[in-house]
Amino acid sequence: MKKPKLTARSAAAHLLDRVLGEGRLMSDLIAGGALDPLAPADRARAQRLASETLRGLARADRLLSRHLRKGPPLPVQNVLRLATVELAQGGESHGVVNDAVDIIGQSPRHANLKGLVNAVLRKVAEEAPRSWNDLRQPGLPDWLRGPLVEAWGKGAVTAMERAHFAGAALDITVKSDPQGWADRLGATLLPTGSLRRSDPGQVSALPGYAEGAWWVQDAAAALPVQVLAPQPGETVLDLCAAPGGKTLQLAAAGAEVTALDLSERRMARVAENLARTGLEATCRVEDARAHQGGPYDAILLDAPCSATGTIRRHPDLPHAKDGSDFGALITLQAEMLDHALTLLKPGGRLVFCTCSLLPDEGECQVEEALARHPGLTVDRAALAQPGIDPAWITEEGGLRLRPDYWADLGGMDGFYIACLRF
Ligand SMILES: C[S@@+](CC[C@H](N)C(=O)[O-])C[C@H]1O[C@@H](n2cnc3c(N)ncnc32)[C@H](O)[C@@H]1O
Repeated sequence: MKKPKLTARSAAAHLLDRVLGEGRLMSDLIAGGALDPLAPADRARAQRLASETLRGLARADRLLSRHLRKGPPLPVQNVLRLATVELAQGGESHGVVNDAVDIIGQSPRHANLKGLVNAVLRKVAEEAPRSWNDLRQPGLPDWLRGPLVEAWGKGAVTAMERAHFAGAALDITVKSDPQGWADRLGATLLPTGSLRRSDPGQVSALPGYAEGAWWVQDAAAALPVQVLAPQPGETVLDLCAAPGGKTLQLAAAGAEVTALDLSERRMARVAENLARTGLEATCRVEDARAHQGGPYDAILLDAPCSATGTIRRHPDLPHAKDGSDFGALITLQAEMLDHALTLLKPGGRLVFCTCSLLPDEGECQVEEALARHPGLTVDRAALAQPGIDPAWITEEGGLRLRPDYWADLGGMDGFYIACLRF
């Protein structure tokens, strides 16, 4: 039998099937080769289509429910959702509807639903563009909304949901000459020194990518290294380094970097990124809790976490996860922090950060570390960096970043950052 043709749209539909059907993360599916048969431009398009559909899922389901008496099987529902979001966003209706019908027609199990898909999408094509913006803003699932409302209040969480729905621009960290690269890339220079380009396009085709003049990194994710302020020649340990955005910043600052990560596959990405940018670091595949090198002048601990601060960029996360693994992550973060503190030179500093919106993975970790380690202090002065709003500084002396901050500039990832010293 002829293999169905993989297109950006059919690949996007498969991604949705696995995120929504199997609870898989899109980044894992892509790293596992899900988009490899596509050309680079189609890979970027498939990922964008799947992400947009996940952001608009609740609205798409609302519109579709008006024309479906009972829910079709998940793969059919996903093709309908994908097409609905494209139509709502001004996609050319003939092409969108025909492609959706073709995808279903190529599925032996669902080809009999071609007529239904065609009929439903013709109605949606008329309705979606005009009613889309009147539909309720999609919200977070209860398992995550509850703890966030408890931490930040209802109004803040609604603002975060607005930021999640709006998605994220392409943020870039440059090795040098930020204003020059902003001009060349048609990007804005943000107050903290990152560049922001509203149209992500195909990243690898942008000027400066191949020669390694810059790398993709959310503006919030660039701040932990600014807070650590690595100096030329200092020994710096980057625990949990992969895929390496912060390793590149440390190396670009002239530090002698040891970059470590548990995952061999993810560590290969660090090596690729170092090679592309012509920067240097000693790379190790190791459990952060077992590392015995040093002592180091400075340590960056970008600990594994719920990643709930990155939902603007990873709209699959609330659908693929349910919070059940967060307790184990919180324990792991505390173990890593305790071990990392033993690797510091006297007078050295450690930046602890997580891309999480949950205080248990940020503010509480630091409060508890201070209670466990007599003499440990929080270095508030380290937070005095360009573009950092003093209102973001927390009671215990860390920095709380949220997706609803910088609303007029297009938001930022959620992060928690604190600089600790004995
Ligand atoms: C938040 S990511 C790091 C992002 C990275 N710092 C960057 O800026 O690109 C967390 C990393 O922790 C790694 N990790 C998880 N458990 C680990 C452990 N026990 N020891 C070392 N690394 C671990 C994961 O493989 C993952 O790459």
